[in-house]
Amino acid sequence: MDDPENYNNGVFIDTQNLPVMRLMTPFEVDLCGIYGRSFAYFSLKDRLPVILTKIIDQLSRDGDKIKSANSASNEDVTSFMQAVAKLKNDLVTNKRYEPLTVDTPDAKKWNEWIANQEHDKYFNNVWLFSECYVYRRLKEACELTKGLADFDYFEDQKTKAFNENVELMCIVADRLVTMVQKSDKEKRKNDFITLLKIALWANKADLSLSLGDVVSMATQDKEKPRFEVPPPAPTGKKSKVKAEPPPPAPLYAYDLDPFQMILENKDRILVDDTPKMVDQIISKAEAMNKAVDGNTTFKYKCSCHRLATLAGMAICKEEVPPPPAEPPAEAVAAASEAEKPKEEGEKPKEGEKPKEEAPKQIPCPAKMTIPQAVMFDIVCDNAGYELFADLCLAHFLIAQKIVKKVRFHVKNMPWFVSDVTIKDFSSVIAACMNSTFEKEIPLTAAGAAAAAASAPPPPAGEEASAPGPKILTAENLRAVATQWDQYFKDGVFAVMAEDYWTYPHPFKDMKKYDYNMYRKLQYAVAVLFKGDLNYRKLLGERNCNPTTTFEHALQGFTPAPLIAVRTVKSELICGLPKGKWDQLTSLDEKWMQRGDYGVIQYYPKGEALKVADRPCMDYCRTCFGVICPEHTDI
Ligand SMILES: O=P(O)(O)OC[C@@]1(O)O[C@H](CO)[C@@H](O)[C@@H]1O
Repeated sequence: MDDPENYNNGVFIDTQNLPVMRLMTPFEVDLCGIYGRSFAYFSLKDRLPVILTKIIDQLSRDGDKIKSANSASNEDVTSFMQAVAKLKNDLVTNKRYEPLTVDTPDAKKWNEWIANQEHDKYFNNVWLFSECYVYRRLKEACELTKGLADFDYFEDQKTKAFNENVELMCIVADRLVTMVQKSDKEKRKNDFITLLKIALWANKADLSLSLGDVVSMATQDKEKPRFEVPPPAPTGKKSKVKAEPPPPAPLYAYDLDPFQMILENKDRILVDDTPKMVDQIISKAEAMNKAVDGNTTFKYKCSCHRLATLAGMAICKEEVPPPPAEPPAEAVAAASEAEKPKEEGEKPKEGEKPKEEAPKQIPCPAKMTIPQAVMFDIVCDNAGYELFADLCLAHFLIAQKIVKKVRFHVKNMPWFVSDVTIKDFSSVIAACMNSTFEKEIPLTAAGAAAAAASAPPPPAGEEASAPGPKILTAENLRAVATQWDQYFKDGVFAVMAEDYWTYPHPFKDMKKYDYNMYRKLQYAVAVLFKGDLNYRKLLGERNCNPTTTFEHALQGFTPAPLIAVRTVKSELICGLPKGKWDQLTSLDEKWMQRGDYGVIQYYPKGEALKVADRPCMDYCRTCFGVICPEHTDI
């Protein structure tokens, strides 16, 4: 009989052909495939190969459909399939990384990074690098064909997953319409927290974890016990705090009610910073709003040439239009006067021509220390129901006038199966706008009892009629999505697909690899990082001691106040009370792999935005060091 020590998650720990040890990841080391009892090993050995096999299966099954949808040839499909099969073989046999051969700016960077890795094999290197490399190679396999360059090999799975979760979206949309109306401080705070928790549990719907199988949050919930171990009792001596009563029974028999889920999973949020965080963000946003309104300094003359000289960079030699004359001081004062909102009823005097609007002055981004508007950033994770939940939160922040703009950061290529791309962003909004979902939802026994108790007595001699079901429709879902579409058109919602999100680097290295990305984040009142992959990057893919503070675990990555909202789907965590990790691990060694627990963590102190010591992000692209281009995304 095989030694059970040789198995992890039912997967054989191959110490013969792979460089692995029969260990869980020790503390204070990077996650890596060499630890045979780790989720990293299991993912590289089993999960990723299955994801790749499913792409090959899809191509052989739906090749004709894919060809006609992409105007691709047989040759394109065959070459893509062969590349995926080779990639899978390279991975499972732990080959050295191969340089990318496609001629794109990011591929050049990748090749430098590959050349600089101390370990250049899949199982030997940091898990994050290897995993991102696999997804980048997948994209390259498409880029190298003529017809499949834009093919999203995960699109079908994302669409199916969206369709599976429409009922949940209708339930949330019905509540959202009440949350976006004028409300008092306390309600606003509670609604903010509720939407953060909806966004947290929506992170359970993740197709890379389910190996691309469609995740219906509801069936996931019904088919297996939601949690394989009961929530642990509080650590330490007997608690003096009285046990709270269980949440009230649901009134309607939804497949799954996301609001009920919040109540039931209360103890599954291992770190919950929401109460202090929400107050701080609201006050910070108010202060920032005042600073933005009071900012009448327009330093529009670009200083990029000067900063490039200081940073030892080449001066941009593009042919450029002559610089505009420096405006006289009075003109600047007049322009700032013109920017001030007119008092109600203030009209041009009779006979006076309406003043022409002063030309919009765009501050040089390298000089800006105050953003142009109060913005909240969401670094998105999965499409489908999770993106829907993020949009609900964004809608609330705008409607409650907490911020003026929300920037969504998404991936620029198909990533980790279900991650949001720009195309997914539009299709999720469109699908919500066009949903015709309708379903009769019966009352539960508790609901029937409550309805009967509150019903007026029947007229004398008549019997009380049985309380009825309700019809859940997509009416409010369509309405909120129509508003999102408008926000998007008006620039209130902005979608950005920066390269950094598909780099293999942890966030602590963002300043080094992409200074301008870091700077862009600095304009936000807070940046919300969604999901497990972003969490791994926040913690530098390092298995820190679980009691390490969030601040310490961030290793200096503090562009703005940061929020991490993540269900636990990989073996690293910080900010836990002493003893909690041991307690959970002793009950179930794999508690960190299923997304059954979550954290909402907050770090309040962003690095102050100073005048940059190097040119703006568009230097040599649209900015030639003379006048500033229009920056719509900052
Ligand atoms: O980022 P997400 O969608 O929350 O989770 C991504 C994930 O499923 O994929 C990674 C392994 O492939 C793990 O970090 C995690 O389990």
